[in-house]
Amino acid sequence: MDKSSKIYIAGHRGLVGSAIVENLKSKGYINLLTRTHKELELTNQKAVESFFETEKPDYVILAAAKVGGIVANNVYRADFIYENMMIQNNVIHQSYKHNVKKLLFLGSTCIYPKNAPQPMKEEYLLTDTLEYTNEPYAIAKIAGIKMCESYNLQYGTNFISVMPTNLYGPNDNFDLEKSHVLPALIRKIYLAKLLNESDFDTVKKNLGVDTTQEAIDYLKSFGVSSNSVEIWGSGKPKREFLWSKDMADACVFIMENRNFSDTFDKDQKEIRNTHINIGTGIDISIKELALTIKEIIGFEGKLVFNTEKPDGTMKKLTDVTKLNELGWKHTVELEEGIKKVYDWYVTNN
Ligand SMILES: NC(=O)C1=CN([C@@H]2O[C@H](COP(=O)(O)OP(=O)(O)OC[C@H]3O[C@@H](n4cnc5c(N)ncnc54)[C@H](OP(=O)(O)O)[C@@H]3O)[C@@H](O)[C@H]2O)C=CC1
Ligand SMILES: C[C@H]1O[C@H](OP(=O)(O)OP(=O)(O)OC[C@H]2O[C@@H](n3cnc4c(=O)[nH]c(N)nc43)[C@H](O)[C@@H]2O)[C@@H](O)[C@@H](O)C1=O
Repeated sequence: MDKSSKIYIAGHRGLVGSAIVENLKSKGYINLLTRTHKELELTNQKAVESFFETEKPDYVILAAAKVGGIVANNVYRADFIYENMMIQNNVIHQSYKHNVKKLLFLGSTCIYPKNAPQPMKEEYLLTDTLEYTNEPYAIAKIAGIKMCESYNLQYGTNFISVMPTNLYGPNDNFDLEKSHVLPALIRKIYLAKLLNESDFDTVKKNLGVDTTQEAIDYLKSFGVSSNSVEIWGSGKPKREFLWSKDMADACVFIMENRNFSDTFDKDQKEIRNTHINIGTGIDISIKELALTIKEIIGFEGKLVFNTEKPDGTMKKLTDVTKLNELGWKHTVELEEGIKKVYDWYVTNN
């Protein structure tokens, strides 16, 4: 990529997209193309076609998707499969039609089987049954990988897929129902601490409600009170977390250094599993995560585990050998990242 190449970052206001824009700017890329969801509905085939026809980007980073935590994935199953398939079909196909030089597709490590051997290597894709709670989302992401591979093989495009582990950082979604575990626990534990300190004005402002009773009732429905916080599931599942700015750096590194033709052996007859895992290779249980967040925030109440809520996959640790061998490694460890994102959250809410 030249510094003046026209690079379209789809989803530039999201957790990952915003970090990618910042990373590209810091490296001197000056011709970044962005559209908000309101300006360009990526599920709309005609709108996406007309955008590519007019703008003709040189490179595309596809960080727009319907994204959410375990409960959102499990409840809004149709939306997750439909919107993700439509977004990626439209963007990948128009990138082919308009001669985009390279595209980066962002998948997720939930593409791997529920009981995959650990750590999970790229070649474990499609070897067994998926985790039920996010099966529709995972199927959409698998279709995206296969779409990139198929266009590359049939049409000679240069579309690369990366499979990130669970991500966190500034501009994340902190919704108590729909978000991922790390932002949800930061917000729940922070609000419990404020309740404990009787700082009701900050609680009301955070929740956008008028009365203290409304705030208390609302938080109670999520198991948050002045002396306890509900954690979904048993606390036993393990997750691996990557700082969003490290994720962005890995994406730009791959855009700068990797082509589809580097991802398979020339003598290979059946070309598959060309995607690349992105993670730290380190995981932690949800209980340990909650205790770390509690310690950082300084909340002294109890953690209550609600086993009526799903655990999801018990373990999904990525094997990052491929990525490390390319010369990239994460830089921000979890505790440091939690402190940064907690500071960001308090400053911005
Ligand atoms: N967060 C995580 O832990 C993980 C994320 N990923 C993947 O990384 C990528 C980025 O995720 P993340 O940054 O967390 O997601 P976010 O939800 O933070 O951001 C998604 C972005 O996509 C845009 N968007 C969503 N739907 C549409 C649509 N129909 N048309 C146009 N724009 C749309 C949103 O635009 P707007 O802001 O304007 O509404 C938003 O900017 C996704 O592919 C996701 O699947 C993979 C593994 C883990
Ligand atoms: C990135 C990944 O994200 C999703 O998968 P997930 O890793 O299971 O997602 P999660 O972050 O929501 O939960 C992780 C664990 O944490 C537990 N947990 C405790 N307490 C809260 C809580 O308060 N909120 C949430 N969300 N989870 C909680 C929760 O019960 C689970 O055991 C995929 O659907 C898919 O989108 C995907 O690819």
